[in-house]
Amino acid sequence: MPTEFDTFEIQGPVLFVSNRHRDPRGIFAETFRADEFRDAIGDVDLVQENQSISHPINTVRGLHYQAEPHAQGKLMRVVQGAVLDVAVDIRPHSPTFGRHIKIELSAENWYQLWIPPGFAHGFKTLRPDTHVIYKVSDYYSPSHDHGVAWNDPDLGIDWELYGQQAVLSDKDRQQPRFCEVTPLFAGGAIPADVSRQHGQFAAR
Ligand SMILES: Cc1cn([C@H]2C[C@H](O)[C@@H](COP(=O)(O)OP(=O)(O)O[C@H]3O[C@H](C)C(=O)[C@H](O)[C@H]3O)O2)c(=O)[nH]c1=O
Repeated sequence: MPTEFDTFEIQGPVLFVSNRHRDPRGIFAETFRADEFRDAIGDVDLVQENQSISHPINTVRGLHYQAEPHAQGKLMRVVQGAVLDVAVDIRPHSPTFGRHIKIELSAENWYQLWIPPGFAHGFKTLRPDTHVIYKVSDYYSPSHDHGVAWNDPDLGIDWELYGQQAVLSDKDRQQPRFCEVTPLFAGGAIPADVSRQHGQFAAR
């Protein structure tokens, strides 16, 4: 498990760096230990692990979050290739509401990024055939799975595309603007009872 960790100016996310043991065969690292994770993050159970493989460079997945009561914390790492990982603070009462962190996670740097519940998350691949593996603190719940437009100008995220096209899912091409969903956050935790009609959010 990582032996060092660092925090960001936005309270919540934590960067872990695995302690690597090198020898002529290669590298060994403990990439996760529940005791060290608990010491750094607190009493959080990681109940599901996901893997996504993105073939094209400039694949953008996000920005996604699960609504309460199934909001997910995510422990992200890249085992092949590299991503620009982005987490947007959508905690209604946070002083950094709407602001984001951005960091490169790669098979080379062995970084792991903990993103607590209350963030919309996404990444852009920096290499072809990038493999991302991540543990989450609640199970996938399709009815609580929501998104925000990755390129919403109000969020001001520089995805460093330099004029190239992002490769997106149909779902991510039509995510709502941040301003469309923020009124739903204003009342506190992200409501679970929103439904998306034609790309718009309307409380049921
Ligand atoms: C997230 C998830 C998805 N699925 C199914 C649903 C679809 O049939 C298929 C692809 O799902 P989606 O297009 O939502 O996958 P991504 O675009 O990679 O979304 C994920 O990537 C961004 C970066 C995130 O932060 C979230 O973890 C997650 O939303 O996998 C599951 O069966 N279980 C799951 O936990």
